[in-house]
Amino acid sequence: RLYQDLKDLPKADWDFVIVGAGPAGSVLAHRLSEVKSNNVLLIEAGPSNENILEMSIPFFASRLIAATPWDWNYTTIPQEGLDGRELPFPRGHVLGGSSSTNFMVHTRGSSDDYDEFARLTGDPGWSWESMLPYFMKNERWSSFDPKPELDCTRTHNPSVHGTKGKTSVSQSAYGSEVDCVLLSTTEDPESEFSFNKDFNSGTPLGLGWPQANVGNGTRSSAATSYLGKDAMARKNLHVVINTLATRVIGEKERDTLSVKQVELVSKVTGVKKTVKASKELILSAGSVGSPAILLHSGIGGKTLPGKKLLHKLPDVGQNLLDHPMFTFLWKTKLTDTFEDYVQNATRMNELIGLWNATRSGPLANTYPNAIGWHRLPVDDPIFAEEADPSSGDKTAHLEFIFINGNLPASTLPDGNYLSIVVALVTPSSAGSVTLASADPFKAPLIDPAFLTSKFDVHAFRYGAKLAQRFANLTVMQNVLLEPANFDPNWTDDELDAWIRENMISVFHPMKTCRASRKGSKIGVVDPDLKVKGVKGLRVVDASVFPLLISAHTTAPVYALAERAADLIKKEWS
Ligand SMILES: Cc1cc2nc3c(=O)[nH]c(=O)nc-3n(C[C@H](O)[C@H](O)[C@H](O)COP(=O)(O)OP(=O)(O)OC[C@H]3O[C@@H](n4cnc5c(N)ncnc54)[C@H](O)[C@@H]3O)c2cc1C
Repeated sequence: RLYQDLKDLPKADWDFVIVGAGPAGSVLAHRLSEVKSNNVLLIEAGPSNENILEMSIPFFASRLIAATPWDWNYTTIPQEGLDGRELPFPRGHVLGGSSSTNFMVHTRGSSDDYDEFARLTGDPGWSWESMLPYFMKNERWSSFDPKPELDCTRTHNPSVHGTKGKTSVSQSAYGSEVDCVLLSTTEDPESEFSFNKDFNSGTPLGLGWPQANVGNGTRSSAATSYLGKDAMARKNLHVVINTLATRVIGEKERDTLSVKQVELVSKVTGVKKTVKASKELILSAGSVGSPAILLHSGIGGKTLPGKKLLHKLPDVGQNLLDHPMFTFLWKTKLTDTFEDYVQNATRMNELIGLWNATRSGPLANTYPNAIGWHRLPVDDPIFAEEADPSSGDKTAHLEFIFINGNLPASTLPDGNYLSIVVALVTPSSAGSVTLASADPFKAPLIDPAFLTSKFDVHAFRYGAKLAQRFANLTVMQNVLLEPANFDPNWTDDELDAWIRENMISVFHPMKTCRASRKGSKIGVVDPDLKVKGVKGLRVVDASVFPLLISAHTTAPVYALAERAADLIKKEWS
């Protein structure tokens, strides 16, 4: 059942209370309520995802993040590495969390990422081999029906994909001329990307076809899948929206803090209530929300003046890692780019009509046309000065997203464009989430500390040059005109300065409640995701990853939550 307001909740006592209805919280609510005797309450600060066209049409994802009611509308603190710039730091504030507002790119990272997760926590259950079944459990692979004349044989490896899960995964159904051009670069001996049939097989390096959380031409989010009609019809699952969890309430029993309650405030009526979880309270409020709730509860390193520290865990909110990115644009001779409809209102209305009628056409696609994953060479001079931050040889340092148009939609003259987004997926600059005020309605201080390490500056410069070498390949030169937002003749210093001025976040924060080995003094949660030294409280979301996964982070969170649900079910069976 869905409640619009906290005052309508029928009772205050539940077996499991989950805070945050993003990918993690929605998986837990779905799986824990599969057991009929479990009474489950899921709490979400944001509104419903229903009847929002932009949340259903994949191509409109970029309309969801700037100053909307479906986003927390955070900004970072001034970034030292970016000449003091403050950056938007969107996080979904709606049923489904950021999976209702994100760009739907479906990637898992490398097998080394998960083997490193297992090593850092001493729990082989987080290894790639153990996690692959959970990635597959999450997925419902959907077929596609591309325009035959434009299809240069989309590929994937069916043996690593699930077909019975909740989240739809598909490859773009609508082909563009540039697709085949991009893929054919892998046949050029000069290319630094070899062809990768399926970069979600644990070995992502190379260039291949993107996969997306899209089914039947429509966004598949945690709200449309795990909180779909089947789950919402269950008598033992209750979901309350428009409700902020302000703090967990615990009692000290010798060295252990026992947590059973959470304080809630309605964002509609201001009604305040405390609800009880007799089995477990689980925070799934994301990499900003979960550490903020812990800090407001007096669980962390230090408190704000006048506030009591209930339980010392200095790592709460620390170690924030996020992927930075920038976009290089070229003018292109191709004519079927986004600009065909973004710059033409009549054509756009036709395409909205087509999507409404048949869930097809270019609006049924997300943005990437191809994705490449690349490692810096082993003899790169940076490794003489800085340790390699990646989890192993299979892990990419850089991601290249090739897009058939001007994604940032920055003010450029009319025309057709190709974007190459360069993302650093193994940054070594780490920051924090801390409290600005004791008022839980005030935004926390978010500091990703972008580009504050030598490695990050170097790797980005390397990525910028590699993107230009890619554009110089013969097949690319056949379709590209001149660069549109950068100068290939810049010196390294000029290039670095442009990157500082133009980079943004890819919105993939992790590690602010990192997991560590049982008994370890560092970290926030044990390998089973229980908060260290606290009874009755787990954190299950992007914040618990002990490293930043070298990929877009939704699929990793879904898989993590699927395993966490099994751990919790087993403990209470
Ligand atoms: C704009 C954008 C684009 C992205 N693009 C991609 C992409 O293309 N592919 C990809 O794989 N990943 C992408 N991501 C990242 C991905 O969406 C996240 O990694 C993932 O959603 C994290 O899941 P989560 O459950 O940890 O947290 P979230 O999805 O952030 O969910 C947390 C939920 O908790 C709620 N909450 C927070 N605090 C409270 C509180 N105090 N009380 C009650 N509720 C609370 C929030 O409102 C939210 O609904 C993108 C993210 C954004 C923001």
